[in-house]
Amino acid sequence: PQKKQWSLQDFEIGKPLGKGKFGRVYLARELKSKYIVALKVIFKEQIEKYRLHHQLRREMEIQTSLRHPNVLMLYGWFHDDERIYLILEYAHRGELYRELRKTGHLTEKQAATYIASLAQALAYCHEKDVIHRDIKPENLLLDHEGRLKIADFGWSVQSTSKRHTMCGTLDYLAPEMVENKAHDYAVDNWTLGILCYEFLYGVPPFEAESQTDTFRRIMKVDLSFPSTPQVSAEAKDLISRLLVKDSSKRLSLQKIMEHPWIMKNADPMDKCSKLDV
Ligand SMILES: COc1ccc(/C=N/Nc2[nH]nc(C)c2C(=O)Nc2cccc(NC(C)=O)c2)cc1
Repeated sequence: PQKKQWSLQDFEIGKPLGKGKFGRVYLARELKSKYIVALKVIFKEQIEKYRLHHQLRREMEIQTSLRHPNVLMLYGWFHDDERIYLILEYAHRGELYRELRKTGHLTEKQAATYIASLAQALAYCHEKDVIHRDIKPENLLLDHEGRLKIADFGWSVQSTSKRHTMCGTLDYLAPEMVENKAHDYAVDNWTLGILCYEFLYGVPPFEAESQTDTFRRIMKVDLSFPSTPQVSAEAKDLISRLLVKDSSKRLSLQKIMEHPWIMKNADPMDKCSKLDV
C-alpha cells in the first residue's frame, strides 16, 4: 500500500516527555486510531548547524528497518518548514537511567533480565549489520511492563562505514573506539559488560575524575569489584569475560545468553514488571 503521509493534523499533542539533544519529545495521540506515540521534534536549523543531516537520515533508515521487541520502533516521520517530526513508540516508564538513579543499583534479576534483552536486541541488530555503538542508560527506555527498549540510533552505523563519533562520556566506549581504531560488532559486547557492572554497582567500572583518567583506566582495563553492594561470583564472571581488551576474546552475544548467571536470573518473559524495590 502507498506509504501514509503523516502531518501534525493527524495528532493531538500531549505533555512534553523531555528534551533530547536536538529538540523535545512529546506524548501524542494519533487521532483516528487513538494510538499513543512519542513525537520527537527536531529543529532543522539545529541539524544544519551541526551538519547532522546524514546522521539523522541514517538513524531513521536504521530504526525504521528494525523490528524487535527490545528496539524502540520508529513508525514514520514528517516535516514542515522548521522541524522534522519522528513518530516513535511510547515507552511508559521512560529512561532506565531514572530507575537506576532512584534505586541506586538494580537487583541481580533485573540486571540479568536487561542484559539478556540487550543481548537479544544486539544479536538482531548485528544480524542486520547494525552496530549501535552508543548503548548507555540514557538510550535505554522501559515500557509499561518494564520491558527494555533500545532507543536513539543517532550514533549507530551500518557496519560498512567505519565512521567514528566522539561525543559525551567515554565511560561506555571500548578501548578500540577510544583509540579511534577500526572497530566491529564487539564494541557492543564490551558495552554490555560496562552496563552490567553499572546496573549492579550503580556506577560504571572505569569512572574517574577526568576523561584522561577514564581513558587510562579503559586502556588498562583497570577493573575492580567493590565489596558492597554484595554481587554474586557468576555476575562478576560475566563482567570479566566481557571487559576484555582483545575484542576477539570477548564473550559472544550467544554465549552471554547461555551464561549461568543469565540462565539463573533473567526473567524468561524478558520484562521486570514487578519492581522489587
Ligand atoms: C520525566 O519523567 C518521564 C517519565 C517517562 C517518560 C517516558 N518517555 N518515553 C518515551 N517513549 N518513547 C520515547 C522516544 C520516549 C522518550 O524520549 N522519553 C524521554 C525523553 C527525554 C527524557 C526522558 N526522561 C526520563 C526521565 O525518562 C524521557 C518521560 C519522562
